[in-house]
Amino acid sequence: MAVTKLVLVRHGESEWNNENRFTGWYDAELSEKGRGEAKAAGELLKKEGYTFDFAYTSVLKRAIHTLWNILDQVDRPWLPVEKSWRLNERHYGALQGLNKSETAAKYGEDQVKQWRRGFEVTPPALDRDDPRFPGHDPRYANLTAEQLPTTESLALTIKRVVPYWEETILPRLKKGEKVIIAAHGNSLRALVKHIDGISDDDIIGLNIPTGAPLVYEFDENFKPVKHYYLGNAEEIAARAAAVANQGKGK
Ligand SMILES: O=C(O)[C@@H](CO)OP(=O)(O)O
Repeated sequence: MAVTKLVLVRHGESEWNNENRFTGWYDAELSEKGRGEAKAAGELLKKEGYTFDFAYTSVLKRAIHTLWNILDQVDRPWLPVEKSWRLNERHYGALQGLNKSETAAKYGEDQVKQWRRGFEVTPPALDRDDPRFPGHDPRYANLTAEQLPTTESLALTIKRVVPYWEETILPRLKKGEKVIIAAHGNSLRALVKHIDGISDDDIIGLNIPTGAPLVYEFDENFKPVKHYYLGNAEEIAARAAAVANQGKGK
C-alpha cells in the first residue's frame, strides 16, 4: 500500500509565547529557546530520514524562521517555499498583545478558555483604525476587505485554511511530492480538525506544542490512516499540557 507522509510543525517558542501574550497576527520573532526547538525539529527529521520536495508556511516570521532552521538541518535550504496568509495564526483581535494570565485574572479563566478554544467564539474585534488591523500592513495589500480580519474564531480560521489545503497543498501531495508545513497552533488545529474530521466539541481539547514534528500518513485514497509526533512522547505531552495551561490566572 502506497503511503503518503505529510509533516506539520508548529513554530518554535516565540518571544511573545515566552511572555505569555496573545499573539495572533503580531509578527513575533522566535525566542532563543524557539530557535533551539526549530533546530532540534530539523535534526530529528534528518535523523529519521525525512526529505522534502516542497514547503509551505505563513507570512509570519516565527513560522518562516522555524522552516529555515529545519531546511538547514535537513540540508534543503534551496527548497521551493510558498508563503500564504491563509496559514497564519488565527487573528486574536483586541486581545493581541495582552498577557494571557493577567487576562484570566481580570475576566476569569472560563472566559479566557472560551476566547482561546471555544470553536465559534471570536475574541473582541479590533477597530479598523487600530494599528494592529492587518489592513495597515503591506504584506496583506492583496487581501479583499472581507478577507482582512478584525478577529477570528477557530471556525473562521478553518474557512481560510481548508480551501488552501484543498486547492493548493493536497494536489501537490497527490502528485507524489513530499511536503512540510510550518505554521501555527491554531492554523494547524484548523487543518487537523479537517483532515481527521474532529468534532467541534473535541477540538477544544487539542493543543499543539511548539517545534514538535507531527507526521500524518495517508493511504492511496488520501484518507488519513495515522498520525504521530516525532520525539519523546512524554515530553511532547507535557509541552501540549503547558500550552493548555497558558490561560490560567496567576
Ligand atoms: O497567542 C496565540 O496566537 C496562540 C498561539 O501562541 O495562542 P493560544 O494557544 O492561546 O491560542
